[in-house]
Amino acid sequence: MPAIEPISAQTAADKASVLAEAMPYIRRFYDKTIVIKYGGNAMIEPELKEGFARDVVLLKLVGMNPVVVHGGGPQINDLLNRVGKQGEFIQGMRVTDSETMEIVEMVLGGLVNKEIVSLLNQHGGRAVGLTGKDGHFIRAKKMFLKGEGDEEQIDIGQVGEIESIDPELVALLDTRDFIPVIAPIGVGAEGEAFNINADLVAGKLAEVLGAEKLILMTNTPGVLDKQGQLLTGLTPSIVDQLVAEGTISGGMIPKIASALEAAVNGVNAVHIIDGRVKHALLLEVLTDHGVGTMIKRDE
Ligand SMILES: Nc1ncnc2c1ncn2[C@@H]1O[C@H](COP(=O)(O)OP(=O)(O)O)[C@@H](O)[C@H]1O
Ligand SMILES: CC(=O)N[C@@H](CCC(=O)OP(=O)(O)O)C(=O)O
Repeated sequence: MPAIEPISAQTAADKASVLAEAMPYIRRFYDKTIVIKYGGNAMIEPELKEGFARDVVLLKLVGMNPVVVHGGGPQINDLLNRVGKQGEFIQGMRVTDSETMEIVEMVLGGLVNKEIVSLLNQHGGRAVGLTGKDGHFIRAKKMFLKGEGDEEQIDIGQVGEIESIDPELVALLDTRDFIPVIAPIGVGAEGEAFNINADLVAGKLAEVLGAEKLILMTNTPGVLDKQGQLLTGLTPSIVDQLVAEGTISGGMIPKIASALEAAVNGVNAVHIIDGRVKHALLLEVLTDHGVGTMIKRDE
């Protein structure tokens, strides 16, 4: 047994009250599905990654069904740079030629996915890694972006738009106490791979699983206004305005679009939170202190 360090009565009382605060949340979310998007920007520091893995396993141990969807944008950029290529993004989406697609599959389906699976398993979870190619559970078709004119379309290569997600495989893993860890790769009609933005996969998956919560973990405190102040609550009409005036840009565009869709389509609670804060996930799920931005339907 490790030696037990003495703590003051005050510290002990503080710790006990935090544990007691968690109780109603544990009861409320027992057996409920929580989809967690773990952004590539939030998975840079080893200590934070360990903390994330511990938090997810804890949620599973207290009876919730966490489902992890991960990104890996910066990790893809690193490997692209090593082969002498530069990552290029339009409206928050990576321009994906066939060589880039090979690297995307290697990084998302291989390196990043297996690292998260392994971390969760080291911390006592039973994690299983999947891409949309497994059981062909994420079907996709080529996505085009809207250009300036009404008719104009921008071709960004092998980027996918989600056609459907079959919830069966993930639900089956949940019922057998596994933690699904999903890389955002879809499969087309010919069996070809598509690169899909991870926020979009997380949002759609939350919808089809009938998830109670969708948590998007990123590298900002949440959605910020023009002055850089945190916006704690957002509705579709405010978001439209923020996008139109350019306050929301880059990677935040697909993130907020996915969050809104999920909120409108029945996911009760959708949050964008700061993955750089230690134990951000536990704070969000198990305490009274909501962190980040909550996205709600218009009243
Ligand atoms: N209004 C905004 N509030 C917060 N972040 C914003 C906003 N507009 C654009 N961003 C950018 O969006 C980024 C988050 O998206 P992204 O880089 O795709 O992260 P992730 O890898 O977590 O998906 C932030 O780091 C920030 O640079
Ligand atoms: C089409 C598209 O942009 N796909 C993303 C997929 C990874 C991702 O979404 O990663 P983050 O969550 O870390 O940003 C990409 O290639 O970067």
